[in-house]
Amino acid sequence: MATKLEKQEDITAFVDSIDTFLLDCDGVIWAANHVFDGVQTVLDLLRSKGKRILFVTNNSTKSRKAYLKKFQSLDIHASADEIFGSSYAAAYYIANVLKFPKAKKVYVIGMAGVRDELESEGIQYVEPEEDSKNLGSMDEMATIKPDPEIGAVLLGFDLDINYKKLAKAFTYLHHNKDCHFLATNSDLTFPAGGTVYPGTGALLSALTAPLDRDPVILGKPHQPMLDVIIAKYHLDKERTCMVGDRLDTDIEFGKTGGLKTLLVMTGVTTPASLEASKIQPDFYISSLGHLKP
Ligand SMILES: O=C(O)[C@H](O)[C@H](O)COP(=O)(O)O
Ligand SMILES: [Mg+2]
Repeated sequence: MATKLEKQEDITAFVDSIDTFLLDCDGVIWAANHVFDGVQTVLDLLRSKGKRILFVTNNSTKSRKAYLKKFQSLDIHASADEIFGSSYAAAYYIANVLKFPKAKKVYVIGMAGVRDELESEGIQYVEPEEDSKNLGSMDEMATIKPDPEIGAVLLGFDLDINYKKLAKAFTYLHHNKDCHFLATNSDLTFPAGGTVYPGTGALLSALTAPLDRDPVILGKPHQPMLDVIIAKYHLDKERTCMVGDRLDTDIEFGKTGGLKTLLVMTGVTTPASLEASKIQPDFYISSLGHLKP
């Protein structure tokens, strides 16, 4: 069972035992553009005690550059190389692991974050405005055909997801087993406005349900992102803590990776879902704003 961090001496002892905090964003730092109470103060306090802070988010809607702007606009101190998003993880994987051929294109269901990161890795993708042309009826939909130019389908969060995009992605994957099937993350819910909405995993299920194949998922709880972070910063896993609001992504990510784990209750996990879950963090706390050493 997880230990609740409540008493001042327990919080201080916990903070003293950690050198690096990997912080999830949605549900930990903010919900949309609302920063949770006390977060800026705690981050400044942790930095003043010499702690390293890295932001590790499954939210693919922004590139690292766009996240940096968001942090600045919300008065949260951050630098570009402290930000690891699933859009960057996906672009990095396509470029460096798949060694994606220059002549091929990625078919993207997703937002600017994914496209910007693909661009920074020199990967070609299908422009979104090419998508909906002449697809107003089912007869026109039947003009969607397999396309040998498409070497991968990448799905991330997309506010403008629609049947036409799904039909294209499905067609490329269904008819060409060599076309890579990738997703930035698989969170089933997305926290905002004090409640949750369908997340990227919910959108992904519209493809996985009719297809007989599974995607490679780049974000938490999958380990490639952690491998990159550990290698880049030479982190001591024993003194690194993953802080998140979600058990099946953040906490699972930290536990699989051999890190300490801290759950906050400002996102998708409720006291009842924590009690019912097989995945238990080492510690939990009501909010990051309460982690004042
Ligand atoms: O559906 C999603 O993509 C996720 O709910 C969301 O964006 C996760 O972001 P994180 O909590 O990892 O910052
Ligand atoms: Mg979260």
